[in-house]
Amino acid sequence: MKVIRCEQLSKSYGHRQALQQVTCAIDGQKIVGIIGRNGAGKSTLLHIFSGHIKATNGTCQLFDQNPFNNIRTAANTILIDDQLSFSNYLSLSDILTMAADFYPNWQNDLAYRLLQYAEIDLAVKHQQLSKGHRAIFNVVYGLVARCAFTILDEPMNGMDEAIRQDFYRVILKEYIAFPRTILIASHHLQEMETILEEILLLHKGKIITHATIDELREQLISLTGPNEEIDVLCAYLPIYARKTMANLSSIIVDAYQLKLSHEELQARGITQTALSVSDVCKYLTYEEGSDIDAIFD
Ligand SMILES: Nc1ncnc2c1ncn2[C@@H]1O[C@H](COP(=O)(O)OP(=O)(O)OP(=O)(O)O)[C@@H](O)[C@H]1O
Repeated sequence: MKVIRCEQLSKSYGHRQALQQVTCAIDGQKIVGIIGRNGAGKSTLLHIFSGHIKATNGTCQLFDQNPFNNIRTAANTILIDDQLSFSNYLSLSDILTMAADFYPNWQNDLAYRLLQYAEIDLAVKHQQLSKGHRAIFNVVYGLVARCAFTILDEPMNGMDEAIRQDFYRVILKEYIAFPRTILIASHHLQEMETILEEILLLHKGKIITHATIDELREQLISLTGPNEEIDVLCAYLPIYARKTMANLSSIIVDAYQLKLSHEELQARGITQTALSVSDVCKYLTYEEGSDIDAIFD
């Protein structure tokens, strides 16, 4: 099933280019992480996907239609972010009742059970909730609506660590109960990696990579060994980062371009270490001079 397709998508805010010629496709029911550093363009891309804003150039198709101001795609889409707001005349319980009339797949019992678990008082107004409770309410709202295209933009912001762990499980369980396409933009990649199938990595408005979690995990590798041996590798391999301490250096390289076997590396006194998916994303968006320690040197 084609869900989202975009080609040569660009978005400018005045002179600021938030997205530059983004081409990507997401098909089928899966949970995809939208990852990137601050200002990478994640929210902008998600707002274009949801039809809330219009691209400056390029095309975007959601379920084969342009989502911008499109009532048909909007009926199958929900975007949850920290800007979500409701009338101050409504209690949380009123909001749930109204949503049940609006979303055909709405799961009211589940909403009540999850909010009770989080000890959220349904008599209060949305604006009266603490930051963490508001985030919980929003995620619950976004999940129990069971829209075919569900977008969660920084859904866990403000939640404490224990409840974040709970809600990653909630997302996964809800996905299993009612498979759909879920996009999650987050800076907490390490904690949510286990529920993701794919990652779309953005950097400065461009897509750096779109790959499965397993492909990403294998993409980069860390090598540590004597300076002179590492220098030899640096001469022919693109290096993502290098740290030297006394006569030992560590480098991050593309695992697919490293033509040496484990035994050959060992013979040169070089050890290899796998990286976490989160570290791979960090190094793929690493830039020369972006070492915080350099500020203090
Ligand atoms: N309404 C706006 N007006 C002007 N510039 C904007 C607007 N929204 C976003 N931008 C700019 O577009 C760029 C991308 O912003 P965006 O919010 O999409 O990034 P992000 O990856 O979601 O960032 P973060 O992780 O910090 O939330 C940034 O440079 C931002 O300043």
